[in-house]
Amino acid sequence: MAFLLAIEGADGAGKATATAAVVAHLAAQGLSACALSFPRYTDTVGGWALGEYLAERLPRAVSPQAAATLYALDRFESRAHLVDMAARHDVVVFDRYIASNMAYQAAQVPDGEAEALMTWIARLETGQFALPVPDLSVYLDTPLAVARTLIAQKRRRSYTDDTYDAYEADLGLQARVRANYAAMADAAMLGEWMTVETVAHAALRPPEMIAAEIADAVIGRLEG
Ligand SMILES: Nc1ncnc2c1ncn2[C@@H]1O[C@H](COP(=O)(O)OP(=O)(O)O)[C@@H](O)[C@H]1O
Ligand SMILES: Cc1cn([C@H]2C[C@H](O)[C@@H](COP(=O)(O)OP(=O)(O)O)O2)c(=O)[nH]c1=O
Repeated sequence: MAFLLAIEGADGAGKATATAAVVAHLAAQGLSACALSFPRYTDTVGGWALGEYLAERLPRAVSPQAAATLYALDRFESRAHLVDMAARHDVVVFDRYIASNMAYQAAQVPDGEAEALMTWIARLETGQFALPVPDLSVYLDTPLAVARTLIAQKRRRSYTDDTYDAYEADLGLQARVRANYAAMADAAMLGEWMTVETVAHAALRPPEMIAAEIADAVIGRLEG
């Protein structure tokens, strides 16, 4: 069974870029690594429904619990693929995983209900849906203003032509998501975390440098 690494963070934090760079860095160190990105918009029923939801094409309001269940369903439908990839590699790098669901859906309920919703999601995904807990989650900490600029540079998405999807357009949501990630990392929810700052001396760090910091942490744990 591979080491399971989850790259987490707000929209535009640089997760896809860091994921690809970590896979390349691990490969250069002789480890077989692969990436798995969630949601899988074009591979699962849950993923397709999520594209419709994020592009605001669903004809009904979607509660945080319903959204959480769709994201969890996308991973449940991907479970056999995930297990197969884990059997064939040393490291699987997730570009978003269960913690995304906890951070984003808990950001959409009143403060007093957030912790209970996080626990409910963790139990649904790791209990009922038997998805593995990651060995290490990385919180990519990117300031909101920088992340806005980076979102605008992203390639076109499969589900929308808009620059910002429904979640990205909501600045209050993005701020609460950041706070939730910081709290989850502090409390080691869903296993061990490390926080990686993507900006240093007022400039974005090169992806290779960010990836080296993350890959070294993985290699340290594999050797230790
Ligand atoms: N460290 C970095 N330095 C410069 N540009 C970056 C960096 N990380 C990401 N980017 C750019 O920012 C945009 C969004 O990055 P991406 O990895 O897709 O973010 P996310 O997956 O978190 O939404 C992309 O155009 C990417 O090339
Ligand atoms: C994977 C996942 C994503 N999300 C949210 C975070 C993002 O705002 C949104 C879309 O994810 P993402 O694929 O990261 O966005 P993009 O297609 O723009 O790269 O879904 C959850 O709420 N729960 C989850 O389990």
